[in-house]
Amino acid sequence: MNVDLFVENGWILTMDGGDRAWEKGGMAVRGEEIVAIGSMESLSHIRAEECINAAEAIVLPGFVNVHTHASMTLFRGLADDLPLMNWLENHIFPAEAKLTENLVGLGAELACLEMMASGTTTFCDMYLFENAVAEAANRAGMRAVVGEVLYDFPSPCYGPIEKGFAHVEKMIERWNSHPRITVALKPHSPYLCAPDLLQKAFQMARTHQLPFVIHLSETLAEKEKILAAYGKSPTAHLASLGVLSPQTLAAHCVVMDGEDIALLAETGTCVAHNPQSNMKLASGIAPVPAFLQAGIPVGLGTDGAASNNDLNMFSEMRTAALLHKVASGDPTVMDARTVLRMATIEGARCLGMDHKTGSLEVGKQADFILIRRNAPHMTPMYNPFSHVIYAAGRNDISDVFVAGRGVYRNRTFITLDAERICAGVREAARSFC
Ligand SMILES: CSC[C@H]1O[C@@H](n2cnc3c(O)ncnc32)[C@H](O)[C@@H]1O
Ligand SMILES: [Zn+2]
Repeated sequence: MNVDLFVENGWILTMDGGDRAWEKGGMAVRGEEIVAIGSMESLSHIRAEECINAAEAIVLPGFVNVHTHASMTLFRGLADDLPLMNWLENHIFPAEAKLTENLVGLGAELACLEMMASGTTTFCDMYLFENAVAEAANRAGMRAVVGEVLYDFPSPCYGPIEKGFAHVEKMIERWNSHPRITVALKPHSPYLCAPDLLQKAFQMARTHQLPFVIHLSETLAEKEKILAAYGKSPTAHLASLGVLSPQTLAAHCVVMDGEDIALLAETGTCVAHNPQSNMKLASGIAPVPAFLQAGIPVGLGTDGAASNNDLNMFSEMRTAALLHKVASGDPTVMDARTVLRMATIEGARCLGMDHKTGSLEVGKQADFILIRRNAPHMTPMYNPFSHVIYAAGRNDISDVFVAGRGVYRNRTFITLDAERICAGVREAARSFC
């Protein structure tokens, strides 16, 4: 069998339904797709243009970051140690008033550099001037689900909300047939979006079969606001509007009671868990073990770099694993395998992309990463799941492939000019302080 690329002798964790893994495994790629995977003995018939020696590496599907505001890398460290509303209203919104499409594109390029170098191959993003984010992701060679944020006040991008829907329609037309960029409908939250905006956005998502992504129940202040306005919890409010569904991805879901959890489960709604952002803004702890028990699909997200302050899925995974242990007093919750599934295949499921990415299987896109395992902090290795969650870090990533193309090889960026981008952001940052 002739192929373009053969990854040989790696410790392969497929993250597929059967959790198949090989200590000495191989994976063959032709074009964008995985065409064979298994033990090295089973792949002796493979003849490849290029071989990658993965003898000292763990081979994994690329991480799926299900909730980002990529261009907020521009505001990394601008305002720390504040609660959500104070942080947003007094620091972030004034800085965002100075944004242009070019600046959003630059911030997104910086985010792509950081995400690629830490093993993320797919991200789901909500922001202003989101076409610029889509273009940055495309230049980087990454996979992205992009969405212009919709809310009930004028946007610097499209103006009044009526124009927002026309803008999103144009985005859908523009990116519709792109192999790696998908558009989604992204109303900000129940507190910044009136019921008719939410229903119209959901209808559009339904018509085009696209994800519907929204911030939900992030803080107690949000819950009180929605209770006062509609007499329901934020989750019950969305349920009554008919916008909870398997297409719906709700970010945060921190302040949730048993009824809210039952509503998410009954409607098939997915959750984006952002533990570091929730901890930094002191929003609280999302009841993720209860979500999993109820059968709710949960993916992992970093949120923006202004509330985290990085886009590093390794630290997000380790935080998720540790936080829920200490919160529940039960060290068996959120074991390493469960957390790694959230960062890969479950994240892909939340984006409706599990037929394409999130696991290493024949017929899926070749979105994969190599984690080197020869450093002292990775030695010895009894269990690769344990090492990925509790020992490894982003500096252990050596190679990242998206759709069969190396976007980061031997710790070097292939698709973007890191020096130019970092210099551009340093210069741009002068106008925000
Ligand atoms: C999400 S893009 C639109 C808008 O949302 C702001 N934002 C960033 N992080 C959060 C968060 O955790 N909750 C709510 N809103 C957030 C962002 O700064 C943009 O203005
Ligand atoms: Zn967010």
